[in-house]
Amino acid sequence: MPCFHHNYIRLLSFLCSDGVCDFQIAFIPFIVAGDPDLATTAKALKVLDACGSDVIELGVPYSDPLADGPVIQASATRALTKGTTFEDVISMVKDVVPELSCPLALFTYYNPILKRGVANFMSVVKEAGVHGLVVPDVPLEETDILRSEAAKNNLELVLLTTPTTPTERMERITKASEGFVYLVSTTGVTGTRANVSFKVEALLKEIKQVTDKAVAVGFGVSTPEQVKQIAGWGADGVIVGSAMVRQLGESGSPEEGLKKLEELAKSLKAAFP
Ligand SMILES: O=P(O)(O)OC[C@@H](O)[C@@H](O)c1c[nH]c2ccccc12
Repeated sequence: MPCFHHNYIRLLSFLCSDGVCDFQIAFIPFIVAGDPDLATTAKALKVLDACGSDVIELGVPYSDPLADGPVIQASATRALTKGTTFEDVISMVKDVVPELSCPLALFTYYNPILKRGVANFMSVVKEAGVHGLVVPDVPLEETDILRSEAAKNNLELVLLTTPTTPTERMERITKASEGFVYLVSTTGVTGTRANVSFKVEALLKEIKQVTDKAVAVGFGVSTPEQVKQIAGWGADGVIVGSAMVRQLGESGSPEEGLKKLEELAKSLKAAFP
């Protein structure tokens, strides 16, 4: 059964074929770097790791986050207002990665990569101890350079498929995706939703017919009940973003934010089989 593994192996090797897995379904929280500030982000990464995260997705704040709903947009804006730069994020990551037991996937829009040059970006990110990358705004056809430069640095590029992705394209995405396949549960932007679309069950079946890579479901997940439901549908991982970001970034103080983040992470983790 596919599963994620520890950070001394690269992200793809999460799919442990040796059967030595210490859990079945991966808990993958997402937070935005620099909200409320980078020192708190470093603490939050440690909190999430201690709460049993299997991978942490760390977002680089960006001014034009077109796939994001209001919670993550506001979080990125707070981080940018604080003056958080890509370089600051990387140096924080470099410091904190040695203290984490779970791998880190960096989430970024394509523009900051292009700006730095793909090859340079990849080596900087690898240097910092990052294991994988999620870049939501690059169509499959344009991932060639990204994928080859990522591969040179042993970084795994996670690709996304959505409910409106045609089957043939979805197959190509699963072939090219590394680490895991990100199944976006719904059309539209990120943000918590009252219900997870029932279509996810059928989508998971469809994807699993063409790949044995791990499939993680994200978008709209915020409650233990939703985690259980998605796990019951056969997902290999569940990604929770906006709900985490809200706890951490919309609290009265960094300390309170960290406490609320921990409470949510614990309650979600407990819902995993
Ligand atoms: O916030 P949500 O609805 O829980 O969704 C996951 C998510 O936050 C994270 O994976 C993500 C944040 N921004 C994105 C943009 C595109 C795809 C994925 C993302």
